[in-house]
Amino acid sequence: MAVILSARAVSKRYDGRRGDGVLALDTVSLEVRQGEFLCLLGASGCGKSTLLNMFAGFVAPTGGEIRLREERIEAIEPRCGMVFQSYALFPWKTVRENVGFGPKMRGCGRAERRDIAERFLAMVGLSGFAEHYPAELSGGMQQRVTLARCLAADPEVMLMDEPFAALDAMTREVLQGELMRIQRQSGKTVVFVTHNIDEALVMADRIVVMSPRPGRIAALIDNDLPRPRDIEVQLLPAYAGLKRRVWSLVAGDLAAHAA
Ligand SMILES: Nc1ncnc2c1ncn2[C@@H]1O[C@H](COP(=O)(O)OP(=O)(O)OP(=O)(O)O)[C@@H](O)[C@H]1O
Repeated sequence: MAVILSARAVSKRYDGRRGDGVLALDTVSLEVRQGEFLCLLGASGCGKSTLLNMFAGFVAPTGGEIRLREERIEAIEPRCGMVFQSYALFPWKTVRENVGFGPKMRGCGRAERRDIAERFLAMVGLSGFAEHYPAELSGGMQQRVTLARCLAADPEVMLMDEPFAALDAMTREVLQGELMRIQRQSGKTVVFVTHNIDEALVMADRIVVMSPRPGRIAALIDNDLPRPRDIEVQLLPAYAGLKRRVWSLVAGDLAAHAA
């Protein structure tokens, strides 16, 4: 499978205000394959968000480089769309206007924006809510709008930073299923940050387990669990085996973080 995005020996040092800098990432190399669902998993502080923000061009590495195909990313990269945990919708715009924002920036006219918004709102199960404002929707619905807005902007890669972390467990499971279906249908490449092992096991094609201080890749795991990954898959012995393996990789870091 072709490589779409790569981190080549990237490091990131944040300078502390008291001269106590943090090495958030230490010479991390990673290749993201076109069309895959890749999860970055690890305890708090291991540099998952930093790496994701580098892929988006929000954060510049202090060493190494990030490439989208063969092009070096040196500024905010519109071909990499970001979905955050907080819904980050424009509160003064309707759902339709929020979803149509990317197409508007691309120069699409009103009728085309309307069509695009309708298509992606249908995809996330929100047909009929186009005239609502974000504040009139539940958290889960707002995150669906965010997903539709990201898809409507038609990025080559969707970068997702714990997008479901603020949702209740049931809504979270429903949206995980929706995202998997949409990703399969659209063929989009997804890089998804989580510290939830089950979320990574259910969603990912490959899991990058990261370790903190300094942030490094501890393991890169192929997730061969069968699809569709419905609730049944979590009852398989293979699921328990993989979960145990991933848990053993992150358990020490979690204990250190809790201490
Ligand atoms: N803007 C910043 N300035 C200074 N230090 C930072 C900054 N952003 C992150 N860090 C530090 O870099 C390290 C990695 O942070 P990062 O947010 O990338 O980790 P993470 O794995 O995404 O954590 P979490 O799961 O808690 O979000 C942490 O020690 C953090 O305190």
